[in-house]
Amino acid sequence: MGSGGGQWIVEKRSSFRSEPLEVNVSETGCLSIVVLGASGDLAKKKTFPALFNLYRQGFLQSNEVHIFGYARTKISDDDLRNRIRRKGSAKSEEVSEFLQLIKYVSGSYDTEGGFRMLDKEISLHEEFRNSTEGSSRRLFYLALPPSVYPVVCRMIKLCCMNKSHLGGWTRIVVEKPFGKDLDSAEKLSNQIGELFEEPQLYRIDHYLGKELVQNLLVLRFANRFFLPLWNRDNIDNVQIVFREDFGTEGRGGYFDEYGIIRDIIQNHLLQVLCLVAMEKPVSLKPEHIRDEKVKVLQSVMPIKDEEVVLGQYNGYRDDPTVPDHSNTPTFATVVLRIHNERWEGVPFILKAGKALNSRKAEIRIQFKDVPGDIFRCKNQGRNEFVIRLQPSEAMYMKLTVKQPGLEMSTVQSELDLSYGQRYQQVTIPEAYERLILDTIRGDQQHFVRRDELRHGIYSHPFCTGSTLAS
Ligand SMILES: NC(=O)C1=CN([C@@H]2O[C@H](COP(=O)(O)OP(=O)(O)OC[C@H]3O[C@@H](n4cnc5c(N)ncnc54)[C@H](OP(=O)(O)O)[C@@H]3O)[C@@H](O)[C@H]2O)C=CC1
Ligand SMILES: O=C1O[C@H](COP(=O)(O)O)[C@@H](O)[C@H](O)[C@H]1O
Repeated sequence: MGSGGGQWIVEKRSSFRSEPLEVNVSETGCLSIVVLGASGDLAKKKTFPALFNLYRQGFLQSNEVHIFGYARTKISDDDLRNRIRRKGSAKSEEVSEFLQLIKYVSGSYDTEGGFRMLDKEISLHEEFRNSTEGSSRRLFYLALPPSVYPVVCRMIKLCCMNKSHLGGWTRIVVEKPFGKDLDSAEKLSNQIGELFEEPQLYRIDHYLGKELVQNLLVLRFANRFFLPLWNRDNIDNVQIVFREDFGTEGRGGYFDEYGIIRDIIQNHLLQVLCLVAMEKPVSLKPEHIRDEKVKVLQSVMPIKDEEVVLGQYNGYRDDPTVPDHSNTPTFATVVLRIHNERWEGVPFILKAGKALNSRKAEIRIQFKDVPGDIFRCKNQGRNEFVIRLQPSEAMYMKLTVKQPGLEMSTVQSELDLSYGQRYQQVTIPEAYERLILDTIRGDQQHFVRRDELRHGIYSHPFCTGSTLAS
């Protein structure tokens, strides 16, 4: 209930899934998904497999969806299908049916010809589906280097917008990196923002689609026992760690320009930090959640040089796409400090590295020592709550217990919730699968808002301190 003009009015409480932000949006009807940069690495490894998984689970219906690949490379529909086809467990009829939904259009990114052709193909599909009865939905996924985003967005706006006024929509998905520093990010945001409204833009950060990242708000705000502990009185430090056991793998050209801080820390790890540190949002509406994330980012202090460690793995410069004298870091540790009532004095240690000895992403919440240590068990280790994002999703709590037996001695043990054991029948969806579904449903909760991006870059040396001292 709320009061309006002296009168009480009754408002319906919002449902768990947030309402779409655009007006008159359609959730059904003809859907065209366009993957721009269809010949590339991301499209092959992530975008098309995610679309396939959505298809086989029934989220994309063959009687309403059509998928278009667009790029400059001159290949046929079948060439693209063969690139995408992967040997695996999926039933081959399902794969073949899915591949038949894909059409390839070749064209440049900066001239109208290719986009007019693309529009013609999409319109043909819409007419075939008789979409005027309902609406037509056009989703453009930019699996492209950010340098071409502005021109591609201009071409989409000029040539390929949804033409139905009956509740259809046009949405744009853009991949990170959203610029290189504050100026370039703002410039990019302005260029795209002049063409599309914020509710049409989906800045994807695939870490926001990972199961245990999505679980963070539930864990924190639906469990009584975390509420009183989650603060500077009890937590000593928070570590958010990303390790990969492989190097640049053919992406050296891209990576060398950006480095590990821009590739991983400024986006994936910073997003995780926001979810760990934010206050409880008013509701689960995307705007409420993103408002709280922005407040965290605004409270982050400028990073001190002495709290940054950079490194480069041996052999990085052997990659033929990496310049011989590159001083781009492939490893970084950065300490962030949040200047607010909850977190003053608690270091948030963000670590990321490529070509390390294992692949892991986890959040470690380390608690303070128990005051008055009557068991003299301090040396055995602190209480720690670990959320392992990958591989093998798990949460476990390290705690001190009595060593079973006649003696009164203590030992560290674990309360363990390993998803592989606990949820044996459940297949955890891929991050991209979930996020693409959100874009179709119009749910921006797990996407980066423009001001989040700005505050995530502003005043941090993510832009300047990103090369090793030569
Ligand atoms: N690959 C990955 O694992 C991840 C990628 N990303 C992001 O996704 C986006 C796409 O990445 P990825 O697929 O690896 O990139 P690619 O380098 O594979 O590029 C994708 C396609 O874009 C076209 N292209 C490449 N370079 C240029 C250029 N300079 N100008 C115009 N077109 C170009 C090429 O298609 P054609 O020549 O046929 O037109 C290419 O096939 C990037 O923003 C990247 O940062 C994000 C997370 C992970
Ligand atoms: O965005 C990126 O992420 C991948 C790591 O993703 P993950 O889901 O496998 O953890 C990283 O390899 C790549 O360099 C980076 O651009």
